[in-house]
Amino acid sequence: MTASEADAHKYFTGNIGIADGRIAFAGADPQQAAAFRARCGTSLREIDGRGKVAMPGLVNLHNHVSMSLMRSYADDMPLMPWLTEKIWPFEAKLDGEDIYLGARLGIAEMLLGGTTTFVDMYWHSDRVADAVTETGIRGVVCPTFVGASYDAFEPEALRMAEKYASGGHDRVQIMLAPHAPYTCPPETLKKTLKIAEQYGLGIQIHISETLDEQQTIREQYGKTPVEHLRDVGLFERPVLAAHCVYVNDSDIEIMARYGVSVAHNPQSNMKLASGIAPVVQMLAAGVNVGIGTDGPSSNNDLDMWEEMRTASLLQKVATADPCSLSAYRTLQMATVHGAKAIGREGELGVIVPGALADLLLVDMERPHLSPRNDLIANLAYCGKASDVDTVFVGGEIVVEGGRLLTSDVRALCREAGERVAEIKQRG
Ligand SMILES: CSC[C@H]1O[C@@H](n2cnc3c(O)ncnc32)[C@H](O)[C@@H]1O
Ligand SMILES: [Zn+2]
Repeated sequence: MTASEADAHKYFTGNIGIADGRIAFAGADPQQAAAFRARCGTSLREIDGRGKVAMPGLVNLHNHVSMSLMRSYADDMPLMPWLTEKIWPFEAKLDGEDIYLGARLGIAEMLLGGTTTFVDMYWHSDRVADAVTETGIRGVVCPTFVGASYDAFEPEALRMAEKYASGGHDRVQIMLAPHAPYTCPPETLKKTLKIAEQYGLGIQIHISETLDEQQTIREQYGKTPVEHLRDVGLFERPVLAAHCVYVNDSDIEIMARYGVSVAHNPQSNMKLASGIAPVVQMLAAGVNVGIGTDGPSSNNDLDMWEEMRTASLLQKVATADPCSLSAYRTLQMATVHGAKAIGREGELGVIVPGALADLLLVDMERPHLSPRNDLIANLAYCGKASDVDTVFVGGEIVVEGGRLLTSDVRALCREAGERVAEIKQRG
């Protein structure tokens, strides 16, 4: 047994009991399990993990899920031309119903692949929240704005905070999402902060994604994006920063000091040729770094297994060190670190008594997962979305035998194809 496999037994076990949406026991011996059975009666669900491995649900830490409608719509371009020439003109034609459909499609893809929580940033966040509620996934939904759209954002943010920040919607969590320092002037960031303080909300924002952004912010404010946002006061709230590709040692020190979490999106950064984030340095400095896919138009899928493997391999190449970003650390980033970034440490991303029962059963009886010399390495380096057999969110089964129980996937695919054809005809 390798060191990583020994550690992994804290998190991965086939012997799990669920009661009231939470883990009742994990890895209990037969006597303990019998005691729980007697105490919980029929409300106890026991998982038969024979031939499978249970692991915590994956946390996709940065997404624009409704951009599933723009999958393979604009490719092989750098970020700014991609946004301004292709994506923003297409998005200008979308209404709430389109965004709801795109969200249901993207969520279907995520659930089937074992993502149980995702953090989103998109227009019509109320419709994304509806899709979360109906499909059974857990979502951090973020009212958002770019520049002048702040005026529409404020009432939406207040409405969403009133509805979802006061409890009673256990699978929908709210954060506020100014798009980026290059699209959101300081006055609007400060107003966003006030709302975040009023409702106790975190903030999600793109930071330092490209070299262009670095230069733009340097010209405008004479600072790095991280310094600029610190000076605006943004880091007084819990912040989830997407990307952080161009951060220097001092930026990293600032992020660590203020407890800024980072969503690392390696495939999107590679596809847009944005660059390679210094993940190893950020982790070494104590920055909490999780993993996201970014939107399905810059990735072009929502597969966290691919993202984990890419994250690990890319850091090995970037640092010329095969020891950097081990299999175990990579799995932690996609689970534990993601949970911490959204303020749910200990509750999500782990299989321990008392945690929410968001977990997967992975079918290990597959050629590419055999033999099991190292379970953790098999999961991080060989696992695929299609290996996910069963998915629980809050103790409810949403995927069983590789089939999504909460949506008609074929109908969803058909509807998305038809809708996109119709959107393209719109003036
Ligand atoms: C204000 S809603 C979100 C906004 O972000 C755009 N977007 C998608 N991917 C990226 C990215 O990698 N960097 C910056 N902005 C991105 C999306 O199209 C929406 O307009
Ligand atoms: Zn993004």
